[in-house]
Amino acid sequence: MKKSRQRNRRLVNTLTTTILDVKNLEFFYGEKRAVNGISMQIEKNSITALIGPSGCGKSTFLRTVNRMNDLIPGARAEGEILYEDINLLSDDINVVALRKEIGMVFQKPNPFPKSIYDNITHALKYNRIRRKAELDQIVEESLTKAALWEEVKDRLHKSALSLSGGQQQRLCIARTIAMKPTVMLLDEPSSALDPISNAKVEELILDLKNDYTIIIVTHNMSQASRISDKTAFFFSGDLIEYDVTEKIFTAPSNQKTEEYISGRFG
Ligand SMILES: Nc1ncnc2c1ncn2[C@@H]1O[C@H](COP(=O)(O)OP(=O)(O)OP(=O)(O)O)[C@@H](O)[C@H]1O
Repeated sequence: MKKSRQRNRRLVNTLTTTILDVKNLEFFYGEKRAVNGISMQIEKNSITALIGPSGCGKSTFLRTVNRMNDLIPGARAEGEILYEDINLLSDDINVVALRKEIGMVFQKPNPFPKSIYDNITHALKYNRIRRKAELDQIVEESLTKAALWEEVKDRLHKSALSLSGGQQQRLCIARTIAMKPTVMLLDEPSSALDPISNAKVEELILDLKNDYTIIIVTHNMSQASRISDKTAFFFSGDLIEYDVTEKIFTAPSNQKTEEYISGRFG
């Protein structure tokens, strides 16, 4: 009896948990439908790569998850994105709270023209965290998790704009981490970086998986295959194939996927 309970516990621990359950998601810019009824489940503490040719709806999908598209006039989403049984597309969602929980990092590093320290603490102060000791601790923790602390600890009050592109992008990741998100949405986070900075950001993303769920849009096939657990191939607003990354890159089920990953279009 005791043994079977132990075995069960081990089984439960190895099973994955869905953190985001996307059901029949459609997204429209006015009359134009950019996402055509996508359903997929995102697993907790995993890295999911979204791949596909330009204009296929990857960024639209990503930005719908934390409602970044809300600001676009005439844009609307249909379907459901369930996060702990709450539909993130509901009208009554507090989008500010949502974006704290589901943070986003963009293609081009976009630090505020402020000090490194202030970049991290800016949003925290809005969230009523004002005690210096607490702010100091969060700054150190976030920069450490973003693998930047050692490089900047002696210049925290210097402008963030004095950092290299790769450092700026890790600062933007640290800024997101400081909000204690559960999910991080990364939209081509290393495509604007030189190869060394790119490698550092990739290494960081792999590390972050222990604490966060990551969804990353990438045009870089080798990056997707190196870092992601699952890969979703989008084409013309459709989700063509979604599977374990190794399967997508070695034995895809769909011919379009095969043609895309082997570079025959896109
Ligand atoms: N603000 C917008 N207004 C109108 N149409 C848009 C807007 N943003 C995107 N689109 C359209 O929606 C479709 C999907 O675009 P999206 O940016 O999601 O594609 P993507 O796969 O991320 O492309 P890329 O890889 O080039 O970034 C495209 O046809 C695009 O032109």
